Amino acid sequence: MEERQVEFRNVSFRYQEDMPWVLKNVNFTIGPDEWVAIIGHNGSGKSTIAKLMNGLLFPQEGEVYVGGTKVNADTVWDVRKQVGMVFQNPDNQFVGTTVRDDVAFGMENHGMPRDLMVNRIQQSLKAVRMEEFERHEPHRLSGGQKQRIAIAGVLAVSPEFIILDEATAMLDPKGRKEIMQTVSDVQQERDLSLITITHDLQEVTMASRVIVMNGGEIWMEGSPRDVFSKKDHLTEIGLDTPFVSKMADHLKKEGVRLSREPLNHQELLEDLCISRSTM
Ligand SMILES: Nc1ncnc2c1ncn2[C@@H]1O[C@H](COP(=O)(O)OP(=O)(O)OP(=O)(O)O)[C@@H](O)[C@H]1O
Repeated sequence: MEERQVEFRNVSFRYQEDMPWVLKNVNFTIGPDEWVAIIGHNGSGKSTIAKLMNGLLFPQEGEVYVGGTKVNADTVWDVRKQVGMVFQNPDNQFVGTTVRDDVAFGMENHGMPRDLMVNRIQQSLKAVRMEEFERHEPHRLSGGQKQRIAIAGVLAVSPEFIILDEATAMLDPKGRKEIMQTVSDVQQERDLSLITITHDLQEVTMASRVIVMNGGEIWMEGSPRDVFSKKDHLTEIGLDTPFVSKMADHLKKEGVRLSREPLNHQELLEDLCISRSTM
């Protein structure tokens, strides 16, 4: 098995024996350097997948492997070193009185030596462009800055996989954009695999692959372009498509020829220019 991957093998999960299954026979693999977005309606099982990935939960059926190691009670601490998680509400993720303490918290939990920690704190804060905030009090920061600190704390442990579970949901559009740009830069610089759980369709277009969940099962899977071009399949389960994708549909109905499913305004504009120049 590939060392640097997360694999779900026939995974089924329910929170209690007398409750319905929340995940049903889920299979997927996330490889090195991939950016996978998991989307789906409320309650479709996305956060449960995230929690199974870093051993906050264990499956009743099937297996979860992280970096070739089966996730169970014996391996969970090792697994958590490899899989960092950032949640929706940054305020719930702060424990220290300074930014520095917060970034150090995960490393302390994993028993890292102190001299290594000092370096890592600085490197991680630099990666999220917050180095000048090291001595600040976390509760005085903006929502976007707090999320960056949470990401720095995860980076400091040097994971191979980072899961962002609706990590931008509480931010304004500018804050979202900044966080996603930071995450995208960090992913490329550090060769990480990224898993983003989101309802933000613009965020989804940044991923290399999308997994669509429906009722605890994988409904469809593919590149953002593939997934968003199958609009009927998405609307069947009540999911929306990005604005630019809808716009493209209207234009096609008006007879405008487009060469591909556009993922952003730039791509749509390029196609429109080509189509105009060939008229
Ligand atoms: N701790 C829990 N105990 C019992 N049931 C739970 C628990 N957490 C989640 N569930 C149930 O499991 C199902 C899947 O929840 P999950 O949080 O994985 O969905 P989600 O796709 O992340 O939803 P959302 O988009 O609303 O965050 C839901 O029906 C939810 O009610």
